[in-house]
Amino acid sequence: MGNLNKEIRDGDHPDITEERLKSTFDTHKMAAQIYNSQRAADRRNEITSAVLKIPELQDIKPLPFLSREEKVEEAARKIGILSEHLYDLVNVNDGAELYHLNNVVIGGEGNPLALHGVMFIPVLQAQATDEQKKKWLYRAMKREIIGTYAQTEMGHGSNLRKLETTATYDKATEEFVLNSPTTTSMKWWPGNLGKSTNYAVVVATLIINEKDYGPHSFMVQLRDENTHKPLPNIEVGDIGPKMAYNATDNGFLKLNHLRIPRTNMLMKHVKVEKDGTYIKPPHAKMSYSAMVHVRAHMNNTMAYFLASSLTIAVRYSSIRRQGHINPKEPEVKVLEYQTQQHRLFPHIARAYAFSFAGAETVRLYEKVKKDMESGETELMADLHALTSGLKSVVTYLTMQGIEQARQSCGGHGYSMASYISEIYGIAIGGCTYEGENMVMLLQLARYLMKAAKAVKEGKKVEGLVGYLSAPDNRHSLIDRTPEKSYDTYLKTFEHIARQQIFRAFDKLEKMLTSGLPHSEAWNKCSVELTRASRLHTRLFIAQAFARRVHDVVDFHIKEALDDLLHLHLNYELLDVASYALEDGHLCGEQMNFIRSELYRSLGKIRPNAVSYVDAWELSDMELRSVLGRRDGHVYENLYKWAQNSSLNRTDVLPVFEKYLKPLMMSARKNSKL
Ligand SMILES: CCCCCCCCCC/C=C\CCCCCC(=O)SCCNC(=O)CCNC(=O)[C@H](O)C(C)(C)COP(=O)(O)OP(=O)(O)OC[C@H]1O[C@@H](n2cnc3c(N)ncnc32)[C@H](O)[C@@H]1OP(=O)(O)O
Ligand SMILES: Cc1cc2nc3c(=O)[nH]c(=O)nc-3n(C[C@H](O)[C@H](O)[C@H](O)COP(=O)(O)OP(=O)(O)OC[C@H]3O[C@@H](n4cnc5c(N)ncnc54)[C@H](O)[C@@H]3O)c2cc1C
Repeated sequence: MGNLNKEIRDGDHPDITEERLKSTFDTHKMAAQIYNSQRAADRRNEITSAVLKIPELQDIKPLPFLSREEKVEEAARKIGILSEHLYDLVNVNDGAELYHLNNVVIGGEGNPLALHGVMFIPVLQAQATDEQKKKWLYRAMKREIIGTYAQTEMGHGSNLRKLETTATYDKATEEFVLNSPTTTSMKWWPGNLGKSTNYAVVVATLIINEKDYGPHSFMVQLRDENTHKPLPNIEVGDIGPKMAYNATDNGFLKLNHLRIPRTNMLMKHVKVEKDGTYIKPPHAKMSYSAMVHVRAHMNNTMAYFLASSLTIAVRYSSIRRQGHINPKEPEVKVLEYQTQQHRLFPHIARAYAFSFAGAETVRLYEKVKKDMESGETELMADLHALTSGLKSVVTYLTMQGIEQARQSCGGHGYSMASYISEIYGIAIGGCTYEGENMVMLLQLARYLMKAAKAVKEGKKVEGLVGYLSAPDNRHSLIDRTPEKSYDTYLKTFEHIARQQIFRAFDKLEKMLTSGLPHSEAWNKCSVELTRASRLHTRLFIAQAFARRVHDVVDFHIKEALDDLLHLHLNYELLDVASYALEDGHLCGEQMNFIRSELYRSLGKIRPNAVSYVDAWELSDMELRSVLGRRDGHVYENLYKWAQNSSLNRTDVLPVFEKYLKPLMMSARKNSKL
């Protein structure tokens, strides 16, 4: 039998090989769990190997040494070369293969086609009529045109009903007049809007006969297809550097009474007829489909960002030696410290959990998307509730995990050589885009409050909120039953979420009966409401993890996932235990049990730590991290990496003659006086 950890190679750092030899499971079989099939895991590696054989697709130098202009150019250069090889490298109809190709070749900092693939094409697929698809979608898929999704404005992002860009129907000419009447009405933020795209789906407030019909989607050509010059009545540009994600030209757009044909409104579900008659869609929020598309996929992208940072941190922690546990023995790998394990391992478990919850979410999304094709909208509310909660909780916990990974690398974590700070900057954008986290938690809370009301009225609720009408134990059975079952943990999570949902509900009801208007009462309860949403979502994540472990057949993989799940349940429960202590559902003795199970779990995970992160099969090319190198040879490569610094081109910088020398000379002169 070969090595179970598939990353072992001759010449690797002995400390990292030692870790890999301890693996109790086949890392490539584990990759099949993470990427949802063995075939998908194989394809990732095949794509990476093929890319490595194409010299023009390699980074010209480490990305942190590029200026913003060079980053934009480098991403565009690679997109050009990728287009030539695309059909040889991937199945272009497979989103996961395309996403992987992007991560390996270009990375997370963006590229000119980022929003084209993530939102422009999906919005046309979901909202364009067949005729419109012929006109734009097929051209977009062949990349004859490049588009984006332009919704957010300088003054409004969260509250779509107050978008100031107007699309006023002119019956006489059968046109819409698109206008940005104020500075704050300018579109501001859309990815690739600034310089790359020549088309955009613009979301504007529809006005017919002076009546406001709310946000609707319109196809707008922004630039000449040959010269790329902005068309008349259009002002467009880049919004400037951001915290990260700087290979992407997030942009602004000002429309000055721009006229577009009536047929440029995306009309698959909603219509404006020639005479201005408005025909409602089957569901009022069908036009929000592009946002739901991204939200549904964000769990997996966040899991990927988190796993990338942890791969870097755990590999580095296995070659970094500092200090002693036993003073008579050599310095230990920092991974031996319990604090280091506690800092990293629970986040490894979360990365797996997000990936499993993500797979379930994408399945539901695909079903709803198919239903919507035929006008069936029953599950839209469930999907909106689920994706709103998950996008908020998963992005927030990912942020925490990446920052812990950075700190766990000590000083070198702060260097861009770790690349963790870039991953952090890219990932935390997710807390804001596709709906600011608080706003989306409050969307889920609306759904939860409706369910709570139904239960209070004696109705049975099912599905994602079914546990609200299920029987509850007054006291948790954790450590109270002979058999060790995850059910006792999941029931405790259910209890906590249920209690908080009803606490928020009762508070809201009390305020409403005291006569407070609904929106004011809602605002006064909103912290409690967001707590309810978080607890409900964390329950879902834990359940999704347990469902996956339950379904795994391979004994060694099941055992390894079982260890991670055990860690996850104990760690997460400790994190929210105050809710269960408050009403005596858990007692001090049970808390001690949970804590000792957590510490035991850390020890159990330790031998497999490197293998759990290796199983994500993230190549050096896609990690772009000196600390996270597969071979563990960090130090000599840190030194090589620093040679790229433009400050090292000469021994003496011009600033010496200009500023430092006069400063020192004058100081010396003064001290002689
Ligand atoms: C393999 C594929 C790869 C995919 C990869 C993904 C990669 C991700 C990484 C990419 C990296 C970078 C890309 C970055 C992209 C970022 C793009 C953007 O940010 S686009 C802009 C996003 N903007 C927002 O998200 C705005 C947030 N605001 C809203 O969504 C809405 O304003 C609101 C939902 C908060 C409120 O809407 P409003 O119309 O005002 O709602 P009402 O109050 O009238 O009604 C509430 C009512 O409607 C229901 N609702 C709302 N939305 C939906 C929905 N989508 N589906 C179903 N139902 C919905 C809601 O539940 C309420 O129902 P009630 O019954 O009344 O409670
Ligand atoms: C990297 C990145 C990429 C983006 N890409 C795109 C894109 O391609 N296309 C596009 O159209 N947009 C894009 N956006 C914009 C993004 O979708 C919005 O910034 C986001 O939806 C948040 O809206 P906002 O900026 O209006 O925040 P605001 O709503 O102004 O948020 C400010 C604060 O107000 C709070 N708040 C607002 N409303 C409420 C409420 N009702 N209840 C309680 N609290 C509230 C928020 O919680 C937050 O704390 C992008 C943004 C980023 C950062």
